Amino acid sequence: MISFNLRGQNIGIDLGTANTIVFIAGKGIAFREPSVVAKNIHTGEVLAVGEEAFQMLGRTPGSIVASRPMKEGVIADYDTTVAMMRYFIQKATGNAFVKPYVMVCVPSGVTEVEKRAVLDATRTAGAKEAFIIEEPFAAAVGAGLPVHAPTGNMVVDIGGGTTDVATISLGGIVTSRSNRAGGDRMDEAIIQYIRKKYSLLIGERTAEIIKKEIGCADIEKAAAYGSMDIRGRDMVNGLPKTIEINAVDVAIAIHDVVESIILSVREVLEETPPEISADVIYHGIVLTGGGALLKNIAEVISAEAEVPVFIANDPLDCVAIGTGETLKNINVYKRKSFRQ
Ligand SMILES: Nc1ncnc2c1ncn2[C@@H]1O[C@H](COP(=O)(O)OP(=O)(O)OP(=O)(O)O)[C@@H](O)[C@H]1O
Repeated sequence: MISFNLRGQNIGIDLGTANTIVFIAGKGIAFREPSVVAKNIHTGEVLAVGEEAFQMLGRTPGSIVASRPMKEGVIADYDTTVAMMRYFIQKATGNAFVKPYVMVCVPSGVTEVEKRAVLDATRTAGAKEAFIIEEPFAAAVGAGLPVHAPTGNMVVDIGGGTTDVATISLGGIVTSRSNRAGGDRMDEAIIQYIRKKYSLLIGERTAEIIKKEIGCADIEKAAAYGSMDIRGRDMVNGLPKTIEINAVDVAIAIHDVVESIILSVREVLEETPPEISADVIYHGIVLTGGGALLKNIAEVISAEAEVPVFIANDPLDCVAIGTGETLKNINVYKRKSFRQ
């Protein structure tokens, strides 16, 4: 069985708050699906996982609940996470009886208890053995940074649940911060802002669409991104209503979250040994994760940190690609430090 695993049934899972990406060794990214599970609230039966469950978010009848079992990068609902991982592992192996070795990413700041929960959930979901890699390290590998070289690299991975900031050198993380300010906090901020300013209730999915379409990290530059029509429920009369929202409003709404991300970058830079800081000033910071696609985020971080900032190619895939690269050395991890 082990030799079978070594020939290609090693799986890397970027278990994200918003999306899960599954990487199969030797094949590459196999699929990506939203990290959502729909359950019958009376029986606990899992009705749908991934894309199918995502379509149900905010639209379920009383007997069904569609929810995200991961919050802020860690497991918020253990049993539902196990159900979700079982679905992903079986989809990857194509067979409920094959037990693969699984490498899973966690944010850099998680506690031992949170790590243990991820490992236990992965084994319970069908892994022969589970290993953990820290997200910013995987992101840096996936972004193509020379993580094993004796030179400082800095990566800022802005995900749904967390923003992970780290400097890396000689194959290890030197300084890091995991901030629970990411894309989800921006969505929540947009919901609150629109509720207060326009007395309109909108759902999480609408908020995310607004952020992706006209969200901008810089209030001064936001006017260039125009406006869009959004639909929600009028809080005054309870009826459906359409309003136009402009990009300046959205930039104001998410401003505090952007500031919090910048603060984490500054804190990590302040703690970084001078030789590595010098490398970062020279090579710049690389942004990964879906939040790297927020308009003007690279410019804003660059202006505040006084360091060049670049967006990785395929920022949404970096963590999964980096995890996949790590799978090539899974035999080393089986013997060494990443095994928990
Ligand atoms: N064009 C865009 N502009 C702004 N945000 C975006 C864009 N595209 C995706 N996002 C946001 O990126 C986040 C998802 O990124 P990613 O898939 O890297 O996170 P994750 O791995 O699920 O989360 P985490 O790493 O925190 O567990 C979501 O909040 C999503 O709304």
